[in-house]
Amino acid sequence: MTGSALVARDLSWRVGSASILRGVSLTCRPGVVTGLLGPNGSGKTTLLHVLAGLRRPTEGDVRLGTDDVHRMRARARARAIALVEQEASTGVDLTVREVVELGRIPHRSRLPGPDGEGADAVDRGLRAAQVEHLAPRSWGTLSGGERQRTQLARALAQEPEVLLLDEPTNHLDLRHQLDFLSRVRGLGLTVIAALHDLELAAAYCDDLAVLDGGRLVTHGPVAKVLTRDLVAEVYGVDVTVEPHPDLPRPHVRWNGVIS
Ligand SMILES: Nc1ncnc2c1ncn2[C@@H]1O[C@H](COP(=O)(O)OP(=O)(O)OP(=O)(O)O)[C@@H](O)[C@H]1O
Repeated sequence: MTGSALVARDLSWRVGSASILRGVSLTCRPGVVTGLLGPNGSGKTTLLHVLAGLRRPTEGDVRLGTDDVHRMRARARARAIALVEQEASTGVDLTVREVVELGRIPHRSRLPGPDGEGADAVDRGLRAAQVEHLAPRSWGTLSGGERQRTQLARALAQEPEVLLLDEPTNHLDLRHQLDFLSRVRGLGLTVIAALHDLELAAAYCDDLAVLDGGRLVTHGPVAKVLTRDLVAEVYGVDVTVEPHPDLPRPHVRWNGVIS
């Protein structure tokens, strides 16, 4: 799998009189993990939905290579871009394997039926997300973290070029958080992940894009973006950003809310 650059140009999304995204221009580099940061309500989920082609921007466009994402046929778009949402529901009670097989739908010429490579891709997805042992289990019986990993397996079975993740670790224990993000890094895909944990963002992202009030405040390599001033301005929290004592990355220590 290889990634492609995803380029958003001057995106706005309005609903009624509310401007939820305001002139967001962002180039997500191919094969790079971009962390999408910002306080609650800053527009992260909305931006991911627009980038995924699920929401049409009021202004601006999104390009994947030479394709305009919002003009692509839905199946072609689903082969190229996978989205893992914060809370996914299947509607009907499926097994874990059947949920992961849903990722193959955009690759099938007819339904139902096998799609050649499909079974292998499903197996790879189950393995990569560490849910192989859950394959026969009913989705309805899974824990929150198991559901999150199953949704990653579904997205990987889709074999996309771009993987969009909305708070992908919010149900995971610490070990699974670290494992999940290091596996995502190893995929070589163009990844955009909305994250709340600045330490995880520093550890697993190459680039950070920061939203506030629907505007892109800054975008660039982690070491340039993640500063005390930025966190104070956007989150209203005093932090110390220092070199990690043992690892080649920044370490973020919070000191308290700025009153
Ligand atoms: N369909 C809609 N109608 C009205 N307002 C909306 C709609 N969708 C989103 N919003 C508003 O847009 C803002 C941004 O929402 P969004 O879910 O994108 O934020 P977020 O950064 O993902 O937040 P969180 O960190 O809390 O998940 C919020 O104020 C939300 O209430």
